[in-house]
Order: sequence, then structure tokens, then C-alpha cells
Amino acid sequence: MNKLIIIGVTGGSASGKTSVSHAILESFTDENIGMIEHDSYYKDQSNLTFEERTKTNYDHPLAFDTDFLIAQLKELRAGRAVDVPIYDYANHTRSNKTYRQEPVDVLIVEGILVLEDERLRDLMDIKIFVDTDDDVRIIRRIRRDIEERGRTLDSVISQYLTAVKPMYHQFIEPTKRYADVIIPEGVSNTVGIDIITTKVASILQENGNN
Ligand SMILES: Nc1ncnc2c1ncn2[C@@H]1O[C@H](COP(=O)(O)OP(=O)(O)O)[C@@H](O)[C@H]1O
Ligand SMILES: O=c1ccn([C@@H]2O[C@H](COP(=O)(O)O)[C@@H](O)[C@H]2O)c(=O)[nH]1
Repeated sequence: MNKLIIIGVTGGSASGKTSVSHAILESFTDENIGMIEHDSYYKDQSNLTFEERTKTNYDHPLAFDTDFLIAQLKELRAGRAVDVPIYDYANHTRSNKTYRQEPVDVLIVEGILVLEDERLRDLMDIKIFVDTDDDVRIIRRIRRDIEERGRTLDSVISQYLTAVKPMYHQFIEPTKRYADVIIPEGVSNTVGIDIITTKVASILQENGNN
């Protein structure tokens, strides 16, 4: 069995983490590569009313069931498939659906707080921080949350000021110190993406995965 390579991709909300992760995935069309989002492990809140769920701080480490993510990463590392929960952003809770993630050679683990937990960091071979200015991120988030996550302009602004911004400065931005690579401007930074894919290819070769 090949050794699993785990790549952590973090940065603030709407910094471009998903776009960077997809760019890395697309560079390895022949390899066995996959991606897991930390957001899939937001805690189940089906015991709360919708109104109560809107008040949760989704940018705090305690909003996530990181123990479950770590357990599933260890299963994948042991060569066993896992059933990843599917999160429902519009209803702010875990759906009752899952998807099957088979064991892979390279796995990207993406999310705002994936470098915050030391146990998660210790599982990673490469740690990436996508660094995008706050004003660009809020503009992108307004558009995305209204178009894709069922939000109003007022709710996006209020959530940004009360949770997203303060939690970014308290918990996310400080994890930049753990990153091996910082990618300013995300997916537009083609040199940064090339450097990462070259490194991944070299680890795969060293491990004899090809
Ligand atoms: N470099 C970029 N230039 C323009 N738009 C971008 C860029 N990177 C991401 N976006 C857009 O910004 C939004 C958030 O990007 P995404 O990669 O999903 O960020 P994250 O995963 O960090 O929340 C998406 O609508 C995406 O298409
Ligand atoms: O129910 C929820 C769960 C999460 N959020 C917000 O999502 C972002 C993280 O996703 P990105 O794709 O990295 O932006 C986080 O900032 C939470 O505030 C939510 O609004 N509701």
C-alpha cells in the first residue's frame, strides 16, 4: 500500500482555498488524489431550531467535530474507505447524507481551521496558507453566500462583523506561522501552484507511488 500524502490548505473564508485545492487536484489527472473539506465536519445541530442555529459561531474551532475528521483521516491512512458527512449550509446543519471517500495516494484537507489543531497539523506532509486581503474576501463572500448559501446581504454583513472577522484574527491568521507555503492571491498565483504540484510529484516519486 502507498503512503498517504496529506496536504492541508487553509486561509480565511473566501480566500480561494477551494479554488487552489481544485487547481492542485487537476494537475494530477493520472494519480489517485482526493479532497476532504473540514466544513463537512461541522457539528450536527439538528437538535436546535433554525433560529438557534443561525446564532452559532461557525468560525470558532468548537463548531467543528475535528475528532471525527482525525479519526477518518487515520482510517484512510490505514487504507480503509470512509463515509464523509455532507453539510447543508442553507440549513446550518449536517444533512443525513454521506459520500464515500476511498483511500488515495494524495489527500487535500481544506478548511479555515485545518492548521489550528495540532493533531491535524501533525498528520500533514505539506501545509499551505492562502493569503487574500480582507476586503477582497468579504466582497467574494457576499456574492457567494447570497448566490449559493441562501443568505441575505444584511445577514452576511452582520455575521462577518460579529464572527467571521474577529475569529479570523484570533484563530486563522495566527496559523500562517505553521504554513510551509503562503500563496498570496490564491489560484491566480500560478507560480505558487506550480511549486506545490512539483513538490507533491517529487514526494510521490520518492515514495515510489508511481
Ligand atoms: N483568484 C480569484 N479571482 C477571482 N475570484 C476568485 C479567485 N479565487 C476564488 N474566487 C472566487 O471567490 C469565491 C470563493 O472562492 P473559494 O475558492 O471557494 O474560497 P474558499 O474555499 O477559501 O472559501 C468563489 O466564488 C470563487 O470563484
Ligand atoms: O452553517 C454554516 C457553516 C459555515 N458557515 C461559514 O462558512 C465559512 C467557511 O467556509 P468557506 O468556504 O471557507 O468560506 C465560515 O467562515 C463560516 O462562517 C456558515 O456561515 N454557516
